[in-house]
Amino acid sequence: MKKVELRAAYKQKRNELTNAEVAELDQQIFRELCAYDWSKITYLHCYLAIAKFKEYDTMKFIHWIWEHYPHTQIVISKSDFETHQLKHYIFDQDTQLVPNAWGIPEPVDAIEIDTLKIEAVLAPLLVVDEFGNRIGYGKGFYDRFFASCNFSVLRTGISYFSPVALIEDIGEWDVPIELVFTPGKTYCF
Ligand SMILES: Nc1nc2c(c(=O)[nH]1)N(C=O)[C@@H](CNc1ccc(C(=O)N[C@@H](CCC(=O)O)C(=O)O)cc1)CN2
Ligand SMILES: Nc1ncnc2c1ncn2[C@@H]1O[C@H](COP(=O)(O)OP(=O)(O)OP(=O)(O)O)[C@@H](O)[C@H]1O
Repeated sequence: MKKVELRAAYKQKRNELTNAEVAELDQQIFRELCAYDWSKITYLHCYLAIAKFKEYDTMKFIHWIWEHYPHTQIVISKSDFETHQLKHYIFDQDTQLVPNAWGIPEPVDAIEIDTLKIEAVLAPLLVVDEFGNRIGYGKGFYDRFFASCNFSVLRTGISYFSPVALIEDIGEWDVPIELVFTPGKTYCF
């Protein structure tokens, strides 16, 4: 299938999940995230969920990282919807968050950090294919972000759904992810 069809289908699938299903799937994803060995990562970039889109909420996992990997710094972003670029900031227990116009929580008065310092990224996505190609909301924020990262960055993502066989219309700008955490299973591409 093509990106537009998959984007529409998986937005709908996610919207149709009941609160009870989301609660169960969230627990399973959390278990997968906690089973991964993050010990070598000092700067871990995490998205913060857009609640109205029913994205997996990373906040419980971020608190878990603060507790279990105290040397790890969580990095979050502010989005520029004119250039479709992200700027990155340290997120700690004192950081104040305010939702932007698209409902994405963003830091206030945080310390900006260089993209090249980021060692691992946990990206939002709707679905991936069996090659790790991801579908997001179609503005290319994460493709631009990955293109500007250190070559050794670990690209991961979270999805409520198993990978589809193939996204037919991959662009030359698309940067695949290496790992996806899904309920009950972590896929490595
Ligand atoms: N939590 C989170 N942060 C993220 C992303 C994401 O997918 N999730 N992005 C990943 O790249 C970027 C933001 N991308 C976005 C792209 C479009 C819309 C949006 O609201 N689009 C339409 C409505 C679409 C719909 O209703 O389904 C709009 O502009 O009205 C929001 C965020 C950067 N930060
Ligand atoms: N590195 C880049 N430089 C310039 N333009 C880019 C780059 N990466 C992506 N784009 C543009 O952004 C758009 C991204 O479309 P695509 O459908 O791949 O987005 P997506 O991966 O679903 O979105 P997101 O990354 O925001 O979740 C394309 O039109 C593409 O031309």
